Amino acid sequence: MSQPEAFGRYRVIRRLGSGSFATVWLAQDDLLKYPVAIKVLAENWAHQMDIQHRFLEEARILRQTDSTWLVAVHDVDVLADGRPYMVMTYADQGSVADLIHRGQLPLDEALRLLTEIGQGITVLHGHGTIHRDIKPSNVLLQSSPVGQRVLVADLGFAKAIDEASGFTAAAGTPGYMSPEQSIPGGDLDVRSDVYSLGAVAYELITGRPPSRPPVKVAPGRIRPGLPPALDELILAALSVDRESRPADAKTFTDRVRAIRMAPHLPEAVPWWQRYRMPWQRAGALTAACVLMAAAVSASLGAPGMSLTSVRNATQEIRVDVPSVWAREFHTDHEARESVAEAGAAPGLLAATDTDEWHSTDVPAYGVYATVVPGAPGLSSVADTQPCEGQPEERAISNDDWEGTAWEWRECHDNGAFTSVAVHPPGTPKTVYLEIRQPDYRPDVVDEIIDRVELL
Ligand SMILES: Nc1ncnc2c1ncn2[C@@H]1O[C@H](COP(=O)(O)OP(=O)(O)OP(=O)(O)O)[C@@H](O)[C@H]1O
Repeated sequence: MSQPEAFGRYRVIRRLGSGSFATVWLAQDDLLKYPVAIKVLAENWAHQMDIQHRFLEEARILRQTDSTWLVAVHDVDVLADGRPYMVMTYADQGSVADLIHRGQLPLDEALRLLTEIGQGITVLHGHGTIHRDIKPSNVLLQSSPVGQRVLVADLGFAKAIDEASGFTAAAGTPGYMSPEQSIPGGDLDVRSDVYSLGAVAYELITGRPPSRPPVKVAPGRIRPGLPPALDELILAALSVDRESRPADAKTFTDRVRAIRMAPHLPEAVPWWQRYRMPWQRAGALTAACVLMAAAVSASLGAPGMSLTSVRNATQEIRVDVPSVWAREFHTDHEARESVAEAGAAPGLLAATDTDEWHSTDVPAYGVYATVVPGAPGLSSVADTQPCEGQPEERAISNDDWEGTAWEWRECHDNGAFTSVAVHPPGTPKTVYLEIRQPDYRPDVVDEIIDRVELL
């Protein structure tokens, strides 16, 4: 196929590859000075209405879900010859399939990728869509100035959950698709994707896809020393009987996350690095316009643990957050209800998962900071009830701050939660902080408090 010069305002650079229905090109948006990937429906399919409909449906789902974990579609258009095309985020680091072919992944890295893929599929399920073709080559990788992120792609077979319960044509990729997907007319639900997640998990961990169902060889037999819970989870996801699989992508992903966070993960990296996000999301980059975020070299809690300094102009506060947790930023995150009632303005949040920050049922690690004007009683500012049980109360007193910390060493099995209310001696301004960490480390809490600055 000859290389076109441009699609609309996008100047074509080179062909990235072709699939069964489309060719994907790398192009440059000269206006925004940014590379994009452009997927153009193949000529022989362009006039088939059902294929054209499916192509546009893929673009619509990706546009509507607009998720960090899924390839984003920025635009669609139609060429003069009737071929539709979609303009997507360019994934410049190949696919998870390429990564697997390069050699065995460290277990923690495999579980990180799996968690992120699971989060992408969870978004799709929340949107009412079944992917139906999850496999390593459909999970792309994009670099950012600070690392790499997963983008679930290729929704060419995706189907609305409502429609999938009726007659469904056989579709998917052998080795990754669930047994029910290979039966024409089989009715599908989100558990078909759970099967494929199990197959991707198997390959990420062992380097090879599972056998045809029923899968009998546990990943731990190929890669000895895996946590038994991981073997159990993957074999459960690959069950022929879908009743035995985790109920949906979220259930599967939560279990992967719990395994990854368990204290004795083989080949474990230090506790604070286990949550290392080797990239920061696009959101973090956007937020950089509003926040001054800079890496600070410091040995906090553990040698080599670096900090990211975040500053919120409106809140007039600066906080240093372990870089491993400073994955997403918000400058105006609503305070917890009881804290807002005490007069706290929306605050600064830098965490692994900002959406789930207020839910202590979900693991999220990072720091929340806000300011309460005046000098209200400290216990009325702090949230002293986010977790079950009585917190340990301890006084904070140093040259810059005095106040109290309320600490739960284990909050709903999701790590430690610390609620802090402090003020600079003699100043009628209270700083309220929440610090969530995977393990209880009072030294890390103290360092974070020490480094807070009112600007
Ligand atoms: N957003 C993107 N950024 C970079 N490369 C991409 C992007 N989307 C697709 N590609 C690459 O383009 C090629 C074709 O992708 P496409 O989705 O059309 O088909 P496929 O997944 O390879 O095959 P099939 O659709 O038959 O399963 C693949 O090599 C894919 O990795």
